[in-house]
Amino acid sequence: MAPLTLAEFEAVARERLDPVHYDFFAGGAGDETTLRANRAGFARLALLPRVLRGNGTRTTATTLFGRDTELPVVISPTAFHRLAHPDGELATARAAAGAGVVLVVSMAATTPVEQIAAAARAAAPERAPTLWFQLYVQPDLEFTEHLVRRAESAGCTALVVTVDSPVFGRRERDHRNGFHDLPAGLCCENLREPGGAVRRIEMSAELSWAHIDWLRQRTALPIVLKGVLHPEDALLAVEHGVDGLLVSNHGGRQLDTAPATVELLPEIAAAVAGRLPLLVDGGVRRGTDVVKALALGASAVGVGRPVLWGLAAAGERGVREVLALLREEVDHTLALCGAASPRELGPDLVRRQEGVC
Ligand SMILES: Cc1cc2nc3c(=O)[nH]c(=O)nc-3n(C[C@H](O)[C@H](O)[C@H](O)COP(=O)(O)O)c2cc1C
Ligand SMILES: CC(C)CC(=O)C(=O)O
Repeated sequence: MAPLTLAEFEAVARERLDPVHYDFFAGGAGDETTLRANRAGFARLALLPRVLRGNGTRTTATTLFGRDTELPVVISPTAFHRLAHPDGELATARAAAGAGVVLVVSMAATTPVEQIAAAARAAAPERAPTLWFQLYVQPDLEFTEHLVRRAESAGCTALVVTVDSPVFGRRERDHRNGFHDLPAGLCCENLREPGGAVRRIEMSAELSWAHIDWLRQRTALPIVLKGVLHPEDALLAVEHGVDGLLVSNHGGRQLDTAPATVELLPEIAAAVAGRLPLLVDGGVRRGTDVVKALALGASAVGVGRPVLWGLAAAGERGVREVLALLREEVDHTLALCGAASPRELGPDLVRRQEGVC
């Protein structure tokens, strides 16, 4: 039977994947405390529904940076889709475009951004699919600028700059499994030099707000900072002229014991006070999770692993089904909460329940 939930997609994917690759996708840093906390954070929140709201006509659609999207869900950037399925990022892009959902292309994609964009356009020519590009600012700024130009030329409409990785997280499953490199034939195609050589992604603890200022001066695209967790950093982001925040702990893969993202959302929303749109990712597995995050101030949520599970289970069709399930669940939850659209959700619909997880 077809998987009925995102959790069931994970079970199917797990059966299909090489266990080493499953561990790379599923795993987190250290004791995986943050990985678990992301789910527990959502479980601790209850939804308090309104009744008799006449919300028979509903929409899950919204706008992000001036562009329409069918769902307040974006596909968070994840590396190495061709480890999950031979069609890799092309399959993900087609499914996202068909569903009218934003795909954030990882800088560590195993397919060049130009080909991903072409696949998305061909899959949904009528609706100009939305792609954003995720960037790890490289110490070689000339190369970083070259990547930004590639993303712009490919038609990406926002840059998602990941700032939670001054060093690489300690992923102990990968250490145990000896997984340090992509298998022969696969590489990070966006890091290919004009001459053909492929660079390695460099994490740099030298990065500072000056790099964000540098980037701000070099692109007109909206800049979304991914991995901001501290409310003071959210305020600095406003000062430095970024356009949005993706509140993220990298799916528990960077600093272990960082808090669950959904728990931080109210504090960050209070700090930015509507000056920037907020997105949040980490542990979103149900339509109810999406609705909780929106109620607490997010404009949209990101999903990482569930898309990889759909891709591993059944390629493009699997990703389509994962997105369709989320859409159905979001609509169903809106119906039961008495809301006609994501815009009608507010913090009054959420209660924190101590001791539940
Ligand atoms: C296998 C894997 C690869 C990832 N690769 C990237 C990446 O290349 N760039 C990035 O900014 N975040 C990356 N992330 C983090 C995701 O963008 C996202 O923050 C996280 O997966 C959200 O949590 P979730 O998987 O529980 O939905 C990766 C996550 C996973 C699981
Ligand atoms: C290859 C890595 C840079 C991708 C990543 O961010 C991750 O695995 O979490």
